Amino acid sequence: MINKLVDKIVKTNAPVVVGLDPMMKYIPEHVQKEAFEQYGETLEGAAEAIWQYNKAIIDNIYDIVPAVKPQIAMYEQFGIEGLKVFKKTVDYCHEKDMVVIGDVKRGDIGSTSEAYAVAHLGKVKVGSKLLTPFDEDFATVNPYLGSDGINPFIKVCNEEDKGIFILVKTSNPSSGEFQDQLIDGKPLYEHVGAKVNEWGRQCMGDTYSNVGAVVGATYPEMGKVLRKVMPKAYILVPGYGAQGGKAEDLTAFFNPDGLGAIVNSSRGIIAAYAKDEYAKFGAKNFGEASRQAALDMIADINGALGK
Ligand SMILES: O=C(O)c1cc(=O)[nH]c(=O)n1[C@@H]1O[C@H](COP(=O)(O)O)[C@@H](O)[C@H]1O
Repeated sequence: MINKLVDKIVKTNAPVVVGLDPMMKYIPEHVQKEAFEQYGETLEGAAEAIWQYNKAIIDNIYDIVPAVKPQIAMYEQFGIEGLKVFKKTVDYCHEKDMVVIGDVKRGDIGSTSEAYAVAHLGKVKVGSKLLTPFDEDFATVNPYLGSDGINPFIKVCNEEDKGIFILVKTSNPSSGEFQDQLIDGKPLYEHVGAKVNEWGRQCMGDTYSNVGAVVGATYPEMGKVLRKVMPKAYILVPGYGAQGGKAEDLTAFFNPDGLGAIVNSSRGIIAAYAKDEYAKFGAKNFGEASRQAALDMIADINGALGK
């Protein structure tokens, strides 16, 4: 799947992923109102609002952006109805030929990780049949449990041509509490990066591995080191925009081939209409505002990369 992702990034000339994190407070009033008129102020109503919001955004970006990253928590908070819309979103993005990174941050003991891997990337056995549950192309994975938690994902990735992004150095302010702890003179995130490099060899695409890494845009110095520690890993870089990451900080995450990283923005794109910069679109045209914000982000990053 990394081959498809790289191919789409090259074709669109956009090392960018749009995070589909549909928080209710960002869904325009008129979308919420229509959904509630139909389904009431219920979990179904919330799910319908999320669906209409996502669909308009996807329709406006699918031809300029290679990938989306739906964050499952934003759906899960609405229970089963939310999860149904998560799946509907994954399927709709596939119809539009977008790569889908399921931001599910899973990882557990081996047998449990196997079930997570099957749920999000693989097929589940039901009687004599093999059925496809969520069907994302990539999933984000937490490495805290070590190889036992990762190996089942690698197995499914190899069977199904899928991929994972392993948390290495996260973008949040307290990520250093554990991740920066020195072990044998090196921070923990470097040890994890070295393991990502090792795990990645078991799951190679043509140039890059199907085992990628997550490194926050908010820590560019660490990104520079990690880029060298795991040269074949694609780096998913969240933290641009709303969390303060700037385009000029992002060059450290790319390889000399101009590839190797894909930068995420969620709120910065999906809630663009609420920003002064894009206010001229108005809440009714939130999808068009998202398209413009995505175009601006692509130009900003390509500008910093000298492309
Ligand atoms: O795995 C992630 O995507 C992730 C890792 C990380 O270190 N930091 C981080 O912000 N994320 C996710 O990236 C998205 C960032 O959203 P915005 O800050 O709105 O662009 C959210 O879905 C986070 O859950």
